[in-house]
Amino acid sequence: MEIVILVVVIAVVALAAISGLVVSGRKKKAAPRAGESPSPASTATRTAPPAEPHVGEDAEGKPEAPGRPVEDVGLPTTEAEAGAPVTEVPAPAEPEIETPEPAAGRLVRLRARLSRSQNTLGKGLLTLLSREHLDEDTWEEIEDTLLTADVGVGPTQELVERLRERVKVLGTRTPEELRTLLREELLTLVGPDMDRTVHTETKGPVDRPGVVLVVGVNGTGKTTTTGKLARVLVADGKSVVLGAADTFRAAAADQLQTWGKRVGAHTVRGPEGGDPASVAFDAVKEGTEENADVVLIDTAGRLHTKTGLMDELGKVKRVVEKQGPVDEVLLVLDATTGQNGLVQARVFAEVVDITGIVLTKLDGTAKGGIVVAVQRELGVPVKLVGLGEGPDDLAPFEPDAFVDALVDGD
Ligand SMILES: Nc1nc2c(ncn2[C@@H]2O[C@H](COP(=O)(O)OP(=O)(O)OP(=O)(O)O)[C@@H](O)[C@H]2O)c(=O)[nH]1
Repeated sequence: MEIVILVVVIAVVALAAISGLVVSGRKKKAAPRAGESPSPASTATRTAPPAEPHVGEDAEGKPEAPGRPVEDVGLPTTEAEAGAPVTEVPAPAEPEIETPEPAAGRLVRLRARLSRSQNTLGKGLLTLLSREHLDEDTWEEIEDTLLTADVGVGPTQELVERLRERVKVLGTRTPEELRTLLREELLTLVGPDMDRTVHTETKGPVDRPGVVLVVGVNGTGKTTTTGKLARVLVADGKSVVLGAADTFRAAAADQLQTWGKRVGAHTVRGPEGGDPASVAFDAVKEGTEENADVVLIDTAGRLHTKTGLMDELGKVKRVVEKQGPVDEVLLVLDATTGQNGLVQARVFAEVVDITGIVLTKLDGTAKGGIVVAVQRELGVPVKLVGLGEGPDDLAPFEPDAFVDALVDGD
């Protein structure tokens, strides 16, 4: 009996072993050989899941048949080729035209900035004048304060003389009286009656735009000022054409063009290194043809030789004047350069007839006295002041507001 059981067990084990081998052999047959890629048709019709690759198959199997290189694939290059509906690609958008704020309201907003930078002068003078005994030393300190603020020697002496006189007459002084006194004397020095209009209109009934030439040493803020002035004029409802006569730096012309685009003003420019006078001439010509109200011409201001500058600026002016007189020549000076600004002013005044001064970067100096000094030097009024880098930080110069900012600055 035991023998029978043993035989049965052996027979069952042998049977199981044989059937296991057969199944495994079948599986191996069904799996595709490595490197054999199934045809698309067979892939589509086949329902059984693809066989799992076995460990080591990659290394042992045949290398994969070379596929098509990337460049052979021939991807559709456009949507049209790909059969997709054609949609028009929008052209890059032109910068939106801005509406600059009117110049009239600006000084109020900017006054805080002005007074912040100027308070050293006003505060310093009031503190000194409030001393109980105004002895010689104190008057000398007052003088030094004015000189340090770039007021200039002549105007300083005049102011000190008048203050001494009036303080003597006044006798005892209250802070309010001193403030009024200082305010009046500073105002006299700044010149409340000078004509500070920027002449952007032609004189007489002529059919051409007003022409403004903007001159000054590079880096003083000339191009920026030209751009800001264009905004002021546009805000006043005027149409403007810009002339990029600083042809020595393509970047200067680009910068001006960017300013122009923001307010819809067209910029006339020439080739880099081209003749500045010819660009200026073309700008006035185009301005006339376009029926523009004002043409603003930004010039180059390299000061390395006076004769070079004279030749260039003189020529620009002469050439422009073939179409009519220039209505305004604005000299741009950087208020932070102090005495250096005065030297520049002198040189430019010898080259062209300056009719107005723009003092830039007044927000960056406590030396507001340069307003007085430069007007004295040239006998020409400060007409505009730059009070920051913002596009609308150019303000008409108003002596009252300026002196108020000097004296009342906190
Ligand atoms: N804080 C301050 N910065 C100013 C003012 N005006 C101009 N600037 C800055 O001064 C720098 C020089 O200005 P530009 O207009 O490029 O000077 P530019 O005289 O035309 O000189 P080039 O571009 O070299 O021809 C710029 O960074 C301006 O933003 C101002 O009123 N206040």
